[in-house]
Amino acid sequence: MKIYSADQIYQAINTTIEKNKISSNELMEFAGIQIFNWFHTRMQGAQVPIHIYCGIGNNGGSGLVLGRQLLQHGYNVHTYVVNFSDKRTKDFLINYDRIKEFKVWPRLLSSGEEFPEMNKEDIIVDAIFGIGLNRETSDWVKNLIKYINASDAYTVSIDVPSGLYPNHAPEDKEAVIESNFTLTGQAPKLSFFLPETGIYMQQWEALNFGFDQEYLQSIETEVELIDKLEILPLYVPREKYAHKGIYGHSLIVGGSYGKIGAVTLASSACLRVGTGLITAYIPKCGYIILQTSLPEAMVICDEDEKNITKIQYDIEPKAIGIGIGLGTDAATVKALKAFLKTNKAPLVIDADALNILAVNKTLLKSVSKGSILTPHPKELERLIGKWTDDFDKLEKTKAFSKKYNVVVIIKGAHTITCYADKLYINNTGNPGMATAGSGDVLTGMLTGLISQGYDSVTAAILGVYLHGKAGDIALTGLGYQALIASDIVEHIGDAYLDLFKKPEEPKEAEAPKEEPKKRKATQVRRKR
Ligand SMILES: NC(=O)C1=CN([C@@H]2O[C@H](COP(=O)(O)OP(=O)(O)OC[C@H]3O[C@@H](n4cnc5c(N)ncnc54)[C@H](OP(=O)(O)O)[C@@H]3O)[C@@H](O)[C@H]2O)[C@H](O)CC1
Ligand SMILES: [K+]
Repeated sequence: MKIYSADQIYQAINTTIEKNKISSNELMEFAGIQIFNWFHTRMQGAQVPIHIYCGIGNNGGSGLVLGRQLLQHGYNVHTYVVNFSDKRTKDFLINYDRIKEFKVWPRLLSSGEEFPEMNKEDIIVDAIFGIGLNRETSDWVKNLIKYINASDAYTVSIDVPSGLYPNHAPEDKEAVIESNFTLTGQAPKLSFFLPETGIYMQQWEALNFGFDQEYLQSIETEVELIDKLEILPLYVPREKYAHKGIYGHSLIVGGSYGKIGAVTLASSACLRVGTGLITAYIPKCGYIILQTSLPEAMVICDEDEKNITKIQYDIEPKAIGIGIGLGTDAATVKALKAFLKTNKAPLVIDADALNILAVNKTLLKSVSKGSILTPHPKELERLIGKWTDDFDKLEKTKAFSKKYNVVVIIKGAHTITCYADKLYINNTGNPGMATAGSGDVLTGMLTGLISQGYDSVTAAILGVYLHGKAGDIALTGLGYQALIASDIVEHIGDAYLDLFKKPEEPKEAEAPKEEPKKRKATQVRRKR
């Protein structure tokens, strides 16, 4: 799914208006009706008080359309205009006049006003700011946002939780609406998936706001949300007359005394993801362990008992996973330096190999073409330096990826694969996977996918997806706390099989039973 920038959304709105010869208010009406339908399907006439907070722009305008539709269908609606600026957009004004036909005028809230009474059982609609927020809000608006959050009432945000910027983190972390459900226009926004901004929302759903589909499909977006639909075209099925040679020989280089398990996890994950052959390059102390725990893996040992001191082998690996459990012993650093100077095979560089690169940045130039780096945020900071916020982190990572021509996988709740100017946001995985060895498993899977012939960007997107999906399937019957890295390995096969499961038919929302009588404007009385 394409994730559009604010400018692209505005462009889509203008294109839709020009191309379909409609007014922006007709577009806003259409969007407002989609939002109304979402409520109506779920509320079916329930008289729960609904408090709609409308900004003075088009986010607010959409809120007023919703308010009028709800009033028309007999809902218990209170609308407020959050008067944070004396400007008014044209479409706001049109809908402000139209809702006044109901004699229930929106209450104007300005600084110093008493905030409306609300109960925790009420419903709040946040239509204060959408993607147009472009500067810090004044204190009284911040207080209103904090007041809304403190109400604990179920809060639905239109388009984005108010207080979130499209391209940087909020200055005041308290002054953002905590949204239970965000109804966003056409597609989710980048802020929904970043650690600093995704925390303000629980669920989101993209509604069709009527933007021109042809235009939306035609534009290249920098960011893409990756789910099963995007993965299916990337997966290459196996031919019938296959033999292990065509699925490549993977090499996993890592381990040190007491950390051999990392290599076992990576090697088994590499096999499970489908590599043809696998060799583990480890210090001598791991020989018996590996040969016993993973008979499918071949082993080459370093001459040293406890650490990797010289990386030398007589095989031709198609891909090499390096760094897991490696340690940063001086001899290991020396070995990695020498290895990088001569190696040509694509690498998956993880854990201590990343930390060694971070301390010896000149080595980055010798990283082979088509390599993937898999830092968690701390390791990333050692590589690219400090960032001001998650958006800046992505800018710096893109620059790093371009400078060294490497794929960078930023691990996190929504793992992001970055290559040059493209960002692929993963949508599988769960908090149970923040467990020892989960990264080792991913390294093994990425290595095994490159060995099978996937290019490094595809291997990264597919590997991250399968890793998360395996973790999601493993979760059933385990729960977050009990999930361990080996469970992820065991469910890699299920993640592949899940690719071909028919997605459950989305439950058709039942049409509301009795259509509450449409009341004429004059019938709705202003609440005493
Ligand atoms: N037909 C359509 O246009 C549709 C629009 N949709 C919804 O519209 C919003 C985007 O609307 P927009 O009016 O561009 O912006 P917002 O409503 O998000 O913000 C209101 C304006 O407020 C000003 N602003 C921004 N930050 C502040 C601040 N901190 N303090 C005061 N004022 C602020 C800014 O205008 P300026 O000229 O003052 O800069 C904003 O424009 C979108 O999110 C959708 O919800 C629908 O998609 C339907 C179709
Ligand atoms: K909003």
